Amino acid sequence: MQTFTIPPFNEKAAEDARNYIQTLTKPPGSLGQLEDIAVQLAGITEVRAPSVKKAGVLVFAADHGITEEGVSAFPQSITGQMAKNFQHEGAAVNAFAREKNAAFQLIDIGMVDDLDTHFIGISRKAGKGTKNFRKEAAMTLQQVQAAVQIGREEAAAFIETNNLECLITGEMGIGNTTSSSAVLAALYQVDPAEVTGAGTGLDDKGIKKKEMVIRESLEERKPDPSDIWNVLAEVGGYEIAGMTGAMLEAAEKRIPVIVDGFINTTAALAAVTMHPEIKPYLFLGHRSAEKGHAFAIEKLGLDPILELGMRLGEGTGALLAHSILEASAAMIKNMATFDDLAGY
Ligand SMILES: Cc1cc2ncn([C@H]3O[C@H](COP(=O)(O)O)[C@@H](O)[C@H]3O)c2cc1C
Ligand SMILES: O=C(O)c1cccnc1
Repeated sequence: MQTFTIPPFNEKAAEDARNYIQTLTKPPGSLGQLEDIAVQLAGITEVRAPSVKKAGVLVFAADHGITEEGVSAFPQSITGQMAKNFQHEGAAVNAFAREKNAAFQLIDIGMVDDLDTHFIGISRKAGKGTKNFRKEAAMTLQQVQAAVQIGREEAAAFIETNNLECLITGEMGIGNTTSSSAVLAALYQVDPAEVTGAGTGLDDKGIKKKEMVIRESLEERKPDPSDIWNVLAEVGGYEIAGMTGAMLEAAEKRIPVIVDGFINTTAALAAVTMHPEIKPYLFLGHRSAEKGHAFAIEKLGLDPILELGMRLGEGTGALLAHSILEASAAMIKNMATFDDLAGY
């Protein structure tokens, strides 16, 4: 089992930033959540006014055997097609990344299809799609460990190559909302109905069926709620484990992480379960419209930065929220203090 050494959040640097913000030329507290973000960034980076400009999105793509049970509004083959779309930089996350000058990388961590070798993207399969967890464990423990390790290594390389100051993980994998709901239901011992939603667009009948598939699978698989590795092996996904490893790696390097929607938050909860010390390194980019996200957000205990009715994944909501982190950093770096004002 991999262990990560996450350095302690620097409370003193955070306190210093909190006090400094009090001296800025505005009514105390008037920039709301932006002030809290700036304080958190100082504690993460140990710098009062850090730059977070250089952001990057690392998208992990993988397939899910559970799609055989008819739990997604889209067929499994869309994962591979969308991977090619990412390679041609035509997906929503690419459109936003280009606009914001953010770095982008795609990792095939467990797709059935292969990437096109002529374009961006790295092939590092820990398997060729998970097994159908209604019938057998999604992955072996070794495969989960491999996926976490791949996430860790690829995040380290991505951060270093692009000198990143902020990491966003994203995912693509038809069926991965079913896997995420199953992970949450298993980990927190709740009925799947509490954490299961429409995903890409199931109707009410489809959602009921999805809940039933998860319920029956959990009765069959019996993941051990006290063992996150076992939960991930039984009902998780390669891209979920990859994102978990990537988030933990960023925290090891004192790089802030912006968590995206439902699947991403599930990966973040897996990371927090493994290493609770990661928590202060995480920001929650947005509140997804996916039903189970409210439950996951409550478990994570973070305030979403944006609420735009989005339910896409890919890292899109987190990437948009990065602009708010930049605004927080600009506030503490560029604003005058009341002392400055006295000298004008
Ligand atoms: C064209 C397309 C692009 C996407 N980009 C992200 N997702 C999102 O939808 C999938 C999860 O939903 P479900 O569990 O219902 O299959 C994931 O791939 C997620 O990233 C997409 C889905 C589709 C169809
Ligand atoms: O919130 C998400 O990340 C999400 C929701 C539905 C489908 N895909 C992703």
